[in-house]
This record gives sequence, structure tokens and C-alpha cells, in this order.
Amino acid sequence: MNNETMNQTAAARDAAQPVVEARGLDLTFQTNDGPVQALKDVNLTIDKGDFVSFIGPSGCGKTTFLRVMAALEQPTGGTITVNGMTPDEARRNRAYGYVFQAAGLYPWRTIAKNIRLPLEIMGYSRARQEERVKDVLQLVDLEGFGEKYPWQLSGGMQQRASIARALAFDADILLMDEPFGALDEIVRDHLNEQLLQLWARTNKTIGFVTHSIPEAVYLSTRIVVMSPRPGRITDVIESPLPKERPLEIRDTPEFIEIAHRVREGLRAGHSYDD
Ligand SMILES: Nc1ncnc2c1ncn2[C@@H]1O[C@H](COP(=O)(O)OP(=O)(O)OP(=O)(O)O)[C@@H](O)[C@H]1O
Repeated sequence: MNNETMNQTAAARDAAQPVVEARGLDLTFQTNDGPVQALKDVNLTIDKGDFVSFIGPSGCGKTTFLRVMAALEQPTGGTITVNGMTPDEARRNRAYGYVFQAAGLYPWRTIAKNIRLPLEIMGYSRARQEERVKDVLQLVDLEGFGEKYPWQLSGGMQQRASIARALAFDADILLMDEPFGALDEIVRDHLNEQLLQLWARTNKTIGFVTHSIPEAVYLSTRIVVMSPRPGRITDVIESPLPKERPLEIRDTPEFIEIAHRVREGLRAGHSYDD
């Protein structure tokens, strides 16, 4: 191998820094009705700056995988590292922010105070808290809404506030569990566009759970198709779509082709016997 080729190989390796590496991951829950295998032999690498969506029918382990990454569940087999550490160490290093399906804002605190909460807990100075709140409100297009209470905002705005809270301590990784699932389609389209812009501006690594094929295809650099009983990965689709994605991209043949492959993957992994 000549020097130039070696340099190119090294550059490619540096460019693709693995953020999450799961190898042979298993998770079996012990329940009163017996063991439930939520994840079976999951192998996945997520690189820095990837936008990875997890799609699959109910119960295929999407949320469980996200929770394992966030150290909220312990695997019962295999290995997983986040930024080269255990998920627990990564959590203590503030590697991720987590966004749930429900915005989960405290109704008695203003939007700014909701966003400030994790920073207060982490002991940020008052000045630094103010600075971060201002920055993240701007990132999610909610400048001027900091002093409002959650009930004064629409559902879409509340979800943006919840994303702002997850971004407050500037974690590298954003884990989002069906964050827009409860919103109507127009609002969802708008938030999808905004999320892509935010991702492009911040270069975060995003793990995103969804039930929607168009949402997964529109947002992702990589789509992980899962199937249930036991929960496992059946396909990983690398998106050929450019990083710049106007909503109209959804009408292009490339988009429709990826959506078709996701649908086929879901169909193949689905058992119609139950
Ligand atoms: N704490 C738990 N104890 C026992 N079983 C659990 C627990 N959490 C999840 N499970 C089971 O593990 C399986 C995977 O659940 P999980 O919530 O990860 O699926 P999902 O793909 O996110 O589903 P959905 O799309 O409905 O949110 C399911 O069978 C679920 O009932």
C-alpha cells in the first residue's frame, strides 16, 4: 500500500468514528409470565454524525435498544460501547440527551426553567445556565417563549421545548423515542424539517425511533429495520439521499425506492400468524 492510499484509509477511518458499537447484544426480561426476549443478537455500529432511525412493529425492541444505549436497561448478553465506554460511563460523561414521545415538561415551570432543570442538577453557574437556555431556544426556533408555561404552547412547540431541554448540556448524542408520534402530519413535517436543519448545524449523532416509513426515510442516513419475537435487526439501509433534503424529496424515485425497501423489510420480518 503506498503512502497516499494509507493516508486515505486513515482519513476514512477517522471520518467514521464509531459512537455506538453493539455486538451480539441480547436482553431478556424476566416477567411473571416467563422470560421475554426483547433483543436478540443485535449487531450495529453508529458513526459520529449519523442519523439512525429504528423502525419496526410494536414490541420489536426499538425502545429497549435506545434505553440500553442510554444505560436505562442492562443487556443480558453481548457488548455495547458508547464513545468507547460503557453506556453507564457515557451517561455520567453526559454523552446523551433523551427525548420521549410525550414532551414531559413540568407544567409549573416556565419553558426556560424546564430547560434549565438538568443544568441546575449538574451544578452549572447561573450565567452559564442563562447562556445555554438562550442558545438552545434559538436552535429550536423558540426565542421569546422562555417565559411561557408549557400549556401556553402548541403540542409541536412543547415537543421542540423538550428537544431544547435534551440539548441543554450539549450532549453529542441525541436519543429520540417517537418524539413526533402524537402530532398531526403537517406539524410533524415541519418538525422533521427543523430537526434536519438542527442536525446539520450541530453535527449531533441521532438515534430516532419511529413507526413512520416516510419519517424514517426523510430523516435518516441509516435505517434499521427490526422485527419482533424476539426483537432483532432484519435490515440496515444506508440512505443514498443527500444531506440537504427539502420536503419535496419525498416525491423523488430515490426516496420512493428506499421507502419500498423499508416496507419490504417490515413485511418480511412480520409474522401474520399472530
Ligand atoms: N421492563 C420490561 N419488563 C418486561 N418486558 C418488557 C420491559 N420493557 C419492554 N418489555 C418487552 O420487551 C419487548 C420490546 O419492547 P419495546 O418497548 O422495546 O418495543 P418497541 O419496539 O419500542 O415497541 P413500541 O413500538 O410499541 O414502543 C416487548 O415485548 C415488551 O413487552
